[in-house]
Amino acid sequence: MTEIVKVLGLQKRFGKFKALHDVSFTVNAGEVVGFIGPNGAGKSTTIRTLLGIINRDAGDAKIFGKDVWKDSLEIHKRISYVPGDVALWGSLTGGEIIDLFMKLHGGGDQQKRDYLIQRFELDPKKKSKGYSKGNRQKVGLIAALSVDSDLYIFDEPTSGLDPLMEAVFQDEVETIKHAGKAILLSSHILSEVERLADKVVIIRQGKVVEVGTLDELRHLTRSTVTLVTQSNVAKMASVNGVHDFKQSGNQATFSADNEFINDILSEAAKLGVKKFESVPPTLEDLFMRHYEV
Ligand SMILES: Nc1ncnc2c1ncn2[C@@H]1O[C@H](COP(=O)(O)OP(=O)(O)OP(=O)(O)O)[C@@H](O)[C@H]1O
Repeated sequence: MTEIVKVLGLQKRFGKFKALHDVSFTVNAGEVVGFIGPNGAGKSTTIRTLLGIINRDAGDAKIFGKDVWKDSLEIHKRISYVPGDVALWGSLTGGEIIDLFMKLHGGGDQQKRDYLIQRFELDPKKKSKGYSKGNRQKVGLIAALSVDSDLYIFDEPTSGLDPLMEAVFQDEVETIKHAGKAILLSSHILSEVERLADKVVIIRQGKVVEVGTLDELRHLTRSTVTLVTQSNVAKMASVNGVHDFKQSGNQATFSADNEFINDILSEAAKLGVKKFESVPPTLEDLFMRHYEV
């Protein structure tokens, strides 16, 4: 596995305020890493550090094995970045801006550009000052996806896009992922992260609190079980690993610890199972686990 981004113990202070306490994660080639956390958690500060816009106070941050601060010019030749609020030159058309971005990056694929303009349904002839927020995002996304980068950094890339266009973005991310590119995706749209991310990094108050695949993270949280049995289901309430037990007739719903699922199943079997449905936690459930007060 080729390590594209490696961040270790990143720290950043703005005056007296410490925005990053301890941020560590990696992004490998062919991998989408979802970077999630509430407002002010430090996502953009981490990304701006990776882009060499601000320098860290401590820790290590490398892209392609090079230092993000010292070697930023070299690194930039091989990365695409789309912020959550793409700023454009108002007097240029969307098409001209896409071409300019592509030239600045050293070329790009004209066919891909035209294809993406069509897929994102952008009118490239309109002056960008007339574009809505969503259309400005499309310009940034089309430019970023039309050039051949090894790392794509997206910071809230779909803010302002409608669900259809969000789906187009997600398809395109899957395409570049399968082409072996590395993708760091910061997003508040957890369903988007859930669909795309191989690995999730959860940040809170400048510290990474969880890193892992969705399956690994799911394992930490209880599943929701609906059970219908032939005999009285009430006995299930006292089985190890069963929580929040609710009964209605012979149907029970409860949350179940994953490590006890075997015991739960065998106890349920003794009562004659008519229905057993287990729903794993969504990314939103996992996320809320860290933020519920
Ligand atoms: N230049 C700066 N000067 C002072 N404080 C800053 C600066 N940039 C960021 N911060 C602070 O650092 C913290 C982290 O901000 P950051 O923008 O990284 O959060 P975020 O996770 O991207 O949040 P959001 O989801 O709202 O974009 C915030 O408390 C923010 O106010």
